[in-house]
Amino acid sequence: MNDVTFAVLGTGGIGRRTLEVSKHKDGLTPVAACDRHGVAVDHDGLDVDELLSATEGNIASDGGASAVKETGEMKGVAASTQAVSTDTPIDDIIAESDDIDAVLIALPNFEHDFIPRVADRFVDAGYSGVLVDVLKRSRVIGMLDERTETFEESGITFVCGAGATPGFLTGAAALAAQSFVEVDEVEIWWGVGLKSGYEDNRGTVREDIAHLPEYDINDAREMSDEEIAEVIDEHDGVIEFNDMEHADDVLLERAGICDAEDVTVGGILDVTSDEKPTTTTVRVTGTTFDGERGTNTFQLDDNTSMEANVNGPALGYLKSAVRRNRAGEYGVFGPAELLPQF
Ligand SMILES: NC(=O)c1ccc[n+]([C@@H]2O[C@H](COP(=O)([O-])OP(=O)(O)OC[C@H]3O[C@@H](n4cnc5c(N)ncnc54)[C@H](O)[C@@H]3O)[C@@H](O)[C@H]2O)c1
Repeated sequence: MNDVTFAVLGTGGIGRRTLEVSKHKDGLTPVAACDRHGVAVDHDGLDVDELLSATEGNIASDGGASAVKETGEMKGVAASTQAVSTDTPIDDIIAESDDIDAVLIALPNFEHDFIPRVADRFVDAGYSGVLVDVLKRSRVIGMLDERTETFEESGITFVCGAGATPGFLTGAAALAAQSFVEVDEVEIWWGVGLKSGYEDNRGTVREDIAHLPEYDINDAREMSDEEIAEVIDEHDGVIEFNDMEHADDVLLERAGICDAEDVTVGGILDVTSDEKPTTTTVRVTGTTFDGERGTNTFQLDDNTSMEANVNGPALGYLKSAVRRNRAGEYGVFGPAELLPQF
């Protein structure tokens, strides 16, 4: 495959690591990156090391007012010598998008339709290329599906839910399901230890709180940093999530693997330790063609970080999507559709 140029929308806890991981993937050249306040574009390739060191401890994150780590004169990406301050960061990247093969969207999801609306802006500007997101919520997939025809007409290949879960683990479930002719149940159970990484990932932690039964995304968006800290303290820094609205369910259903209602997602987040509180595991239970019932299990090593498990797969799916886009395949794809079919 020829070289792929790509942009990252949102250089918070995830997006900064996207840039870093891309240095280790063949043929990927980051040419644009933005956060809320700044944009960096260089069609010959961004200097990722400079950009990361300029933004170290200085992320324009959505983790709440005082969690926005903005030091010095310039905020976030704008602190890089390659960047400029802007009030219209996404539009600035869209203006350059004729020369960008793929866009990885690592923006927050405090409004369910935010990412679909960002996609609309690319469509309106006549973009034809790849869009990839790492969103979590099941309901957003439907909003993207509604845009399938528009994406097809525009020449856009959109891969949705391409982070860790959904994303990596959805793909693992799709592979594990191949032993079976009938899948009864998919159980996804994740563990994240986020002590030293907590500052960088406040945005994700805030969004996760919206998955607790007592809260929703409006609460998570409006809560003060102190209120978020109180929730974490109430759980002694270790929060267990059950029956999460994670799009693994609808993504496995749209790939024909099982019904969405047969998929459960839960996990444990520990902000007091870098050790994972539990091993991330995918269990797929089904029946083989010759009548045997079994459970295939996929586990992540406890030493692999959340950032590694989001960004490696997200960039891997991005490369698969570019291949499809160049072959003229457009529309909306979930991670399971980029793997062996059921
Ligand atoms: N699928 C998964 O496995 C998985 C795992 C972790 C995180 N995520 C998702 O990744 C997303 C990013 O998480 P994070 O921890 O990096 O969040 P974050 O708050 O640290 O970063 C968000 C970034 O987006 C930028 N941003 C926000 N609004 C913007 C706008 N209007 N224009 C331009 N830039 C804007 C912010 O400045 C920041 O750089 C979240 O939605 C989270 O749910 C998914």
